[in-house]
Amino acid sequence: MAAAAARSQFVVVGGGIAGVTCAQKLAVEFPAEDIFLMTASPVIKAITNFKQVSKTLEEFDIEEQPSSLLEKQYPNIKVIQSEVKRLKSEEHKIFTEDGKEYIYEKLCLCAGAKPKLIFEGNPYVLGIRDTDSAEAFQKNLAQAERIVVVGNGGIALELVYEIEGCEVIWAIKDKAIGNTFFDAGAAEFLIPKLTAEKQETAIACKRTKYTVEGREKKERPIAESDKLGSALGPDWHEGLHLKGTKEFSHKVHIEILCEVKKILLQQEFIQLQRTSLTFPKKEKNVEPDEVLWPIYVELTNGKIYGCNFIVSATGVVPNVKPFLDGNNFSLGEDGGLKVDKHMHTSIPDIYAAGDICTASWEPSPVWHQMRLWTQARQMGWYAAKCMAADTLGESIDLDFSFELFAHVTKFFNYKVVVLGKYNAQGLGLDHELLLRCTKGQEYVKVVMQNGRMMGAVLIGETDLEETFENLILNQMDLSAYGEDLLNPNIDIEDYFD
Ligand SMILES: Cc1cc2nc3c(=O)[nH]c(=O)nc-3n(C[C@H](O)[C@H](O)[C@H](O)COP(=O)(O)OP(=O)(O)OC[C@H]3O[C@@H](n4cnc5c(N)ncnc54)[C@H](O)[C@@H]3O)c2cc1C
Ligand SMILES: NC(=O)C1=CN([C@@H]2O[C@H](COP(=O)(O)OP(=O)(O)OC[C@H]3O[C@@H](n4cnc5c(N)ncnc54)[C@H](OP(=O)(O)O)[C@@H]3O)[C@@H](O)[C@H]2O)C=CC1
Repeated sequence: MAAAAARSQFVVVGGGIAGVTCAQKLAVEFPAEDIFLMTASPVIKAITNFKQVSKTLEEFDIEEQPSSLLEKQYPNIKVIQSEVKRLKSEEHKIFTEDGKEYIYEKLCLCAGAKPKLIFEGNPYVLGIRDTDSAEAFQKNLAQAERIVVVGNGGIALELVYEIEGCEVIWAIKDKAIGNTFFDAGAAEFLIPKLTAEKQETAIACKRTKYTVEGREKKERPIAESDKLGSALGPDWHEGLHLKGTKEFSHKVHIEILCEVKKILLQQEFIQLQRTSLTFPKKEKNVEPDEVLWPIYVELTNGKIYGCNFIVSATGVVPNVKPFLDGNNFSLGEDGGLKVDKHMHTSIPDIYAAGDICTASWEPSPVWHQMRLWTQARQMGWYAAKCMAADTLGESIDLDFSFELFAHVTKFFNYKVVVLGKYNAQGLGLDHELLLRCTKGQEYVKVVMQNGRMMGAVLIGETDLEETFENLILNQMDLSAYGEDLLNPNIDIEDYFD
């Protein structure tokens, strides 16, 4: 006879930041209930040293921990380490890889996302998502002389700066680097850092910090390589030695306005060279190759580069397949589970948070979703609050953290703060930009619309984030200040605080 299904009022799927935060909050709200946290990975991600540094900017450390530690800290959380294979939402049932069944009253799906790889399945194309894929990347890099990085977002920006001793061909679709965070002006400000020798000391910066519990002690449980691990986060590369076989620091060549058309094996490349009369010419500033490479990348601009392997840093796709197949979830354009302003999916009693979901409520004019560590935490926490409110029949307002988009991070060893509609996203042509830039030191851009501040990019130690956060939140009419808003001789902080 099959074992009876275990029951819990609250089940959370996913041991990343969204799932763990959700389970923790539920455990505190309902101390008499068992909270089931199901995860495919043997380790969970936990936030430590959380600090609210301003109204919307937050600072915390991340630790990869054994699940036993979470159960010790929260005795009513039961971690079930088994991949969820199937959901039968009409029966409120979950089926795990180890053959067990679980019945939930309320379920929160926090299964994250996975890299959206170009040429998926090609063994020379690597993605970076979790600790295991990062370690696999490091191992390959240690043998490499040249790699091609494709993509222009967060991971690519971090990689091209961090990699040493290996030539990098960076292929981007856009005209300027870092399209997900910057405009061409900010990109121009950052570029010299790619050609300079790398500074040894990292700047102190208010940002989240990623640590792996026990990495130094070599105690971290090793996830099986086909298991779905949690996403890495800030400073993920700190513990890794990202070095190729050469002795130089940076050697980055950027190919703009192109994508990868084809990947050729060495044999295919040789064949192409023999047969093609119109064989594409090499880029002038790339050394003629004396060696044969394991793989060749043909770009849409006609150039071909040989390399050891390719990193596809081309975004993520929410983890909804295959375990949610057969349920009729409404999906967003990006493939995420659509959630309303109470983190409900389209199926009763099922909530979602973090990278797996697509925020589908009418957002504040200065907030948008981005798949980031901070939003995973905020959504996990708020989803638990919504589950609690629904259970207790209470009403709940959208959390304040969704009032303003705020992200603090570090690129090219600069502190970077992005606020609101920092790239004038969705503002059309009806906006103006104010700029202040001191080469090598700071880059400040604000986005104004009808005299109101709608967004800002702050690179360097500007100390302007709290003031600008307030100005965006209170939508004060700043028309009278004109360009003086960024006048370095005016102490703007005293003015507006
Ligand atoms: C290299 C890298 C660098 C990054 N850097 C930053 C940064 O500097 N700042 C920032 O804000 N964000 C950064 N991010 C993004 C950030 O890491 C993610 O947005 C965030 O971690 C998402 O959290 P999550 O809990 O939604 O998903 P995840 O962390 O992906 O967790 C998903 C969890 O679900 C589990 N799971 C998946 N499928 C199943 C299943 N079928 N059954 C059971 N369990 C399942 C997984 O094992 C995992 O535990 C980075 C991401 C990467 C990859
Ligand atoms: N410091 C931080 O805050 C960091 C955050 N992250 C987060 O981790 C997640 C994964 O990072 P990442 O993979 O860099 O994803 P991102 O979404 O940040 O960037 C993906 C990039 O790849 C481009 N792209 C998409 N498809 C193709 C294609 N077929 N060919 C060429 N380029 C393509 C995108 O262009 P387009 O936008 O035009 O589609 C975009 O420039 C993201 O959510 C990111 O925000 C990661 C690292 C650091």
